[in-house]
Parts: sequence; structure tokens; C-alpha cells
Amino acid sequence: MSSDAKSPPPKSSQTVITRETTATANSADAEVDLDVDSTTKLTPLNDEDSTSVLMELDNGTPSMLVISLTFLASISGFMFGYDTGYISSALVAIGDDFGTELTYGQEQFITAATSLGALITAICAGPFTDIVGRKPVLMFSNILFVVGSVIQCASQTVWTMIAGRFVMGFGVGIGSLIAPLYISEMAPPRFRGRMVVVNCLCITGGQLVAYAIGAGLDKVHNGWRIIVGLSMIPPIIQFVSFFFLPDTPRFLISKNKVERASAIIQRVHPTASPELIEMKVKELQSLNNSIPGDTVIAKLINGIKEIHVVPSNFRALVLACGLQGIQQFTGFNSLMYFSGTVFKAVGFNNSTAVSLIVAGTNFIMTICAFFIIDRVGRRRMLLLSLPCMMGFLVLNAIAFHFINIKFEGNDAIVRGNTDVWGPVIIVGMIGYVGSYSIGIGNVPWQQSEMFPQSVRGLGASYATATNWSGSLIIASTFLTMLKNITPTGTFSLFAALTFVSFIFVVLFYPELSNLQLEEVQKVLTGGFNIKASVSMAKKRKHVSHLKKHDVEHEHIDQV
Ligand SMILES: O[C@H]1[C@H](O)[C@@H](O)[C@H](O)[C@@H](O)[C@H]1O
Repeated sequence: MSSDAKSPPPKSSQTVITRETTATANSADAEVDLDVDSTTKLTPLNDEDSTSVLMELDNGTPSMLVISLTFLASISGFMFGYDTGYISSALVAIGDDFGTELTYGQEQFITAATSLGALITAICAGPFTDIVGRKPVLMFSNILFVVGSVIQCASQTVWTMIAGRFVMGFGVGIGSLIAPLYISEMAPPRFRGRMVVVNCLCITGGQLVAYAIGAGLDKVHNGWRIIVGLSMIPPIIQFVSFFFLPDTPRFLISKNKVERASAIIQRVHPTASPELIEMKVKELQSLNNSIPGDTVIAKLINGIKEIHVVPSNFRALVLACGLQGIQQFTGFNSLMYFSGTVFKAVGFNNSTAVSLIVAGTNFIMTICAFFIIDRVGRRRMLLLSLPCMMGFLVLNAIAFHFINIKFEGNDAIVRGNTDVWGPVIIVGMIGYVGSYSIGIGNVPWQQSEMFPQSVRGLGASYATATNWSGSLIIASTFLTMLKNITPTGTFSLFAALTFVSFIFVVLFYPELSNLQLEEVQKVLTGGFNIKASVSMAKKRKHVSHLKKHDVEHEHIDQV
């Protein structure tokens, strides 16, 4: 139903705007001309009217249910952040609690264990969540978080600590996959970008809280055990609250629980008419049937095939995994995990407090990303983020050169002037972190929007696994790189990888903001369609701006 058909006859001031809106929308389609290849199964609903009716439904504002479930699901993001964040201060605080001072190798093991655990469950949880549902898998991750914390709190040796971090990693991997998926399946598309960023805000917020508590308990004996112990509280809250939350309509439809699914869609869109709800249910049913196979396993196998052989799916896969790889291989988490160690080596007295700046900048810039992601657009954010990161990485490489620091055995020997170059490093780090979190720190987590519903869980699983592989490699090699190729070499390497990433984004990453999911599929059909996507997104933005105006005029006229 178009706005023309729905609204009462327009008054004169509205007519111009409404006509302009329709004309612009049509010309956008004509100019962009992204014809969907008739052989690809992209649009299960071909009836134009029903599609626009569903667009009306999808464009509603988020209900209280959606807002609360976004925050409750984002507790997983908080856990992701807290558990990866506290390690920076814990490594400094553990000291000789396990008998002797930790070697750099042991520090890497303790850190990387979580990434390894997360990688394993990120791979398995995607298919599993399609079989048993998003909700039970997410609740299971809460149990793993608590078990992992208990093992670490009680640990007296490096290996028990590593085991605890590994189990906790299982929980982190599941949460990092399911939370954004669950949110994006529940959120209205116009708010999807921002709602997924809420989860990112909780990740960076969790890291900030972990750093702050770490700095506060820096000098407290066994303070790190308190930090780890506190991490049991959020999963318990999430576990209890999820008893009262529903699974997603998409999963329920796949299990043929149609009535339950409609009831949830109604709660998500409280103002929608029963007809609209019914159409939404039909859309989900038709999408569910678009993958052949009678059983979940047969559908899964066919899904694995489709994600590789359907060109638009494969492009989505390259982009989603590419962006997650870029996020990790440009080195950000080396700071997240080891900034305490690096700042201690550079000679800062309270290194944990200094590294609080890293987490603080990351959090503040994620708030900025929240406000601009649906307005400025994902592509533009990346095109700003990556070159700035590269500039600050080069600055750090230069500063480390003049500080002339050498990591030997378990020591760091500084020969240069830290009075001058120490502050430059802090500026370089803040600039690097800020430019990371305004773009590449957030955009990759929008991964779900690139896949059609039929392979979304699977695609998200691949992309999340790429994220954790990158995190694992960085966590297990950063300190070794500092030793073997010097800090200057390490940051120069990250700068070079950032440059390659920038080229990747310029050539392959289309603008997907403001597009309906079907349009995203059109963009990815027959090429990466960068130019067309940019003009299509611009026009969509213009159209929704005019529509907003239209509604405002309608209100004024009614008054
Ligand atoms: O998006 C998040 C965020 O940027 C975190 O700060 C980082 O530690 C994670 O690895 C990343 O996935």
C-alpha cells in the first residue's frame, strides 16, 4: 500500500511533496536499474503491493518489546567486551600469583584461549541455532560464562587459568554470533543499523567497565580474581530474563509454530493490522520454503551449497568475512588486549589507568557511530575510518622508532626519550582507536543484512568465525611480533594491511544503508554495483526524508 493509497486525499501543500516522492522513487529505480537475474531466488514475494505493505510494516518504530529485548540480548555484547577487556589489566595484576612472573608467551596463551574458544563456538552455533532456536543457545552461553569464571577465579596455575578462559570463550563466541542475529531478526529495518550498534556499544562499554574496575583494583591483592568473579553477574541476569523473552518469529515459522510467530510479530508491531501480520507470516513462510529440503539437516546442507554457488550469496560472504577480517587484522585488539603491557613497557606508572583512555575513546566513538550509521552510510564511514587509522598507525610506528624500545626475554628496554615520544604514542593511540571505532569497529557487525534470510544464520556464522580467527591470530602473535620485528615494524605492518583494506572497500563494498533487504540482494546480484548502490542509497534516503516531511505536513494540516 503506497502512502497515496493509504492517506486521505492530499491537500495542496502535500500534493507537491507526495508526487515528488513517488517520482523520485521511480526515477531511483529506473536510473539504478539493478535487474534481478531471473535465475536467482531473491524475491519470494513478487506481488508489488504486498511488498510495499510489508515495507510499511517494517518501517514502524521499535516497540517496547523490541527495545527491551535489544538491551537484554546486548548483555552478550557486554560479556564479550568485559571478558576480552579485563585481560589487559589482569595480565599486569596477576604478577607472580601463579608462582613466577608470567612470560610473554604465557600472556599470549591466556589471552588467545578465549579467542580460540570463541572461534570454535562461532562455527558450530550458527547451524545449531537453526535447529534448536536462538533463545536456548543464548541461554546455554550464560552457563558457559559462569563455569569459565569459576574456573579462573579458583585457578592456582597458568594452565587452569587458560582452561577457564577457554570455556569462557565458548560463551563469548555464541553470544557474539547470536545477539546481533537475534536483534536484527526482531528490529524494524529502519532501526536495524542502530539496534545492532547497541550491541557494539555494550561490547565497548563492557571493555570500558572492565578497564575501569581493573584500574581501580590495580593495587589490591588478588584484585584480578574479583574482576573475573564480577563477570558472573550479567550472564545470570540474561539467563533469568530470557525465560520471559520469545524466540524470533523466523525460527518459530521454521518449526511451523505459526500462531506463536504471529503473536510475537503483533507484539513487535503493536499498531499493525491483522492483515499486515498475516502477510508478514506468509512472507516468512515463503522465505523459509525457499531453501529446499524436508528436514532441518537437509535445509542446512542445501544452505551450505547455496551460500557458495549463488553469486549474490557468495559476494555477501566475501564482504561479510572480508570486513570482519579487516576489523581484526588491522590490529585494534592488540591494544585492547595488551595496551597495559605496552604502556608499562613505555614507562607509564599506572599503565592500566593509561590504557583506560583506549577503552574510553573506543566507547565514545561507538556512541557517535550509533548516531550516524543509518544517516552517513556504512561505506562512507569506512572510507573515512581506514585512511585515518593508517595515518595514526604510521605516527605510532615513528614514535616507537624514536622511543627505541626493545622487547627482550621478559623485559622491555627503552633507550629513547619517553618524555617527548610517550605523549605522541598516546595521541597516536587515541587517534587510531577513534578512527577505528567510528567505522570498521562497528560496520562489520551489520553482517546479517547482507544475506538473504535463507542463509543468514550460516553467513553470520562464517563472518563471526572470521572475526575470532583474526582475534586469535593477533592475540597469539602481537607480543612475539613486538619482539621479532620491533614495535615500529608491527605498527607499520598494521598500516600496510589497513591500506590494502581501504582498497578492498573502495573496490568491493557497496552502500547498503537505507536499503530494504530485498534491495541489498539486488545490489549484490550481477556484480558489487558500487556506483549504483551509492546512488540508490542516496535516493532512498531522500525519499524517506520527503516521506517524513509528508507525514509532518499531514499532522500540521490536521491540527
Ligand atoms: O566491534 C568490536 C569492538 O570494536 C571491540 O572493541 C573489539 O574488541 C572487538 O574485537 C570488535 O569486534
